[in-house]
Amino acid sequence: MSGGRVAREQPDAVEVTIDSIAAGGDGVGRAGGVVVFAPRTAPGDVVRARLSMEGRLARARVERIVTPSTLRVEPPCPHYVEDRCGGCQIQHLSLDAQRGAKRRIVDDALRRLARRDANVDAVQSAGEPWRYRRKLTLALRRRGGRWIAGLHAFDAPGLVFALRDCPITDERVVAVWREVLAASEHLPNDAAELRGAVRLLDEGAAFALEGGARWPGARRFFDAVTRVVALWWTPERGRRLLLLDRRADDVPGASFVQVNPAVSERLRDDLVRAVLSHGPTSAIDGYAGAGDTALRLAAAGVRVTAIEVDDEAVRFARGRLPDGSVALGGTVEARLGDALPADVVIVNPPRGGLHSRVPELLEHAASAPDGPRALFYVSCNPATLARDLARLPSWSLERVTPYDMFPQTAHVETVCELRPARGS
Ligand SMILES: C[S@@+](CC[C@H](N)C(=O)[O-])C[C@H]1O[C@@H](n2cnc3c(N)ncnc32)[C@H](O)[C@@H]1O
Repeated sequence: MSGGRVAREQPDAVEVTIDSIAAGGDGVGRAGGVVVFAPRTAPGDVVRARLSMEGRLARARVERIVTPSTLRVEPPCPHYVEDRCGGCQIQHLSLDAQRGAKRRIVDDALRRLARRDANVDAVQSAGEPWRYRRKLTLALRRRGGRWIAGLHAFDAPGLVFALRDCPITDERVVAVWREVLAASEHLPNDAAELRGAVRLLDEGAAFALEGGARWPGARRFFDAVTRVVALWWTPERGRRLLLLDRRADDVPGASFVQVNPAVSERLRDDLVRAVLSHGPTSAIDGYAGAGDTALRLAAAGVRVTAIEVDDEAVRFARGRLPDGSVALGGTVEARLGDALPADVVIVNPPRGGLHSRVPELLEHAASAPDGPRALFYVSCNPATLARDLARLPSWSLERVTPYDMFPQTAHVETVCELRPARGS
């Protein structure tokens, strides 16, 4: 449930039984006919809570757990409990319960928003549910003459606490953050707030800083953070710049690192296998990133047209794709029409989902004589996935497979396989 309007808390606490987990991770129950969203609760909990009405819904501040759910576990991260860290939402649920909740989130979105009656697979996973993150973005705040780096409290988003460790993040990323803080005297000194992201690369790490108008100490900072091999900076009101770089290869490092490589690889393996099961000679990889999926399909003999808006990624994909396959720079909404026809289309948009022009083109393609045999939609946001599927009535939903890309958080990645409804 999103924040928005400030609502007044009701004077008397009420008892709420939690039934399920909503997208975003809050527990959901009912009290006197009102749907209640209660953060950090579990299905089966009975809680006493104070409600704040937001329209016809209520947000709960839990005062006491009257009866704890059997799905609860002790959250291992001290920040989750002591600092009410907003980075994870469902660390207090067992892993099985987390995956059950994610499956239901996807199922609910498809039924309620897309009006699709889908048989959602069990949530797939790979690797470890801890120390999996290869990228960690933190808020930097100047406090008492020095910088702290941390995350926001879930119930006080303005508040940033100093992070000592993040047990869902790879220890090498945490070590780079410690180096960054040790060198923080060299950060821009004309800002009170900055944001930084550490990403692990094959060799060393990338650090991307946002904020500050001038950065005279950038060179001294880079010399001090020896694990950082590439330094990006997005100044206030400016574009992202690659400031300093000691990498041997031209690998895009600013934004194209898989956050959870084990699950990403598993998802890509499954996706490539499913695409190839249609025996395509041509395919479109829309929102292709650095072209990892396109490359795998091209290696299997498919002629691939990759479409991607980021110049750096397009350049990298072009350098890797074999003859016969191409990487088009630009938006999918602008380039998909030229790239069609193809035997299979993949779309993997960011959280906002597809531009409305994309489902329009895919609807038209579904009934074309040389139209695609299959459409694969890879989504990191069940709500926009469902909205887009509602715009694709000429495609029948054959398979829905969620992946647990971010254990301990409420995020879920979903792969949908669709076929033209004609003849089905
Ligand atoms: C979720 S990532 C997918 C990356 C890639 N498919 C992969 O498996 O690694 C979304 C990608 O879409 C790109 N993108 C965002 N909006 C776009 C648009 N309108 N048209 C084309 N690409 C877009 C982003 O730059 C990013 O690389």
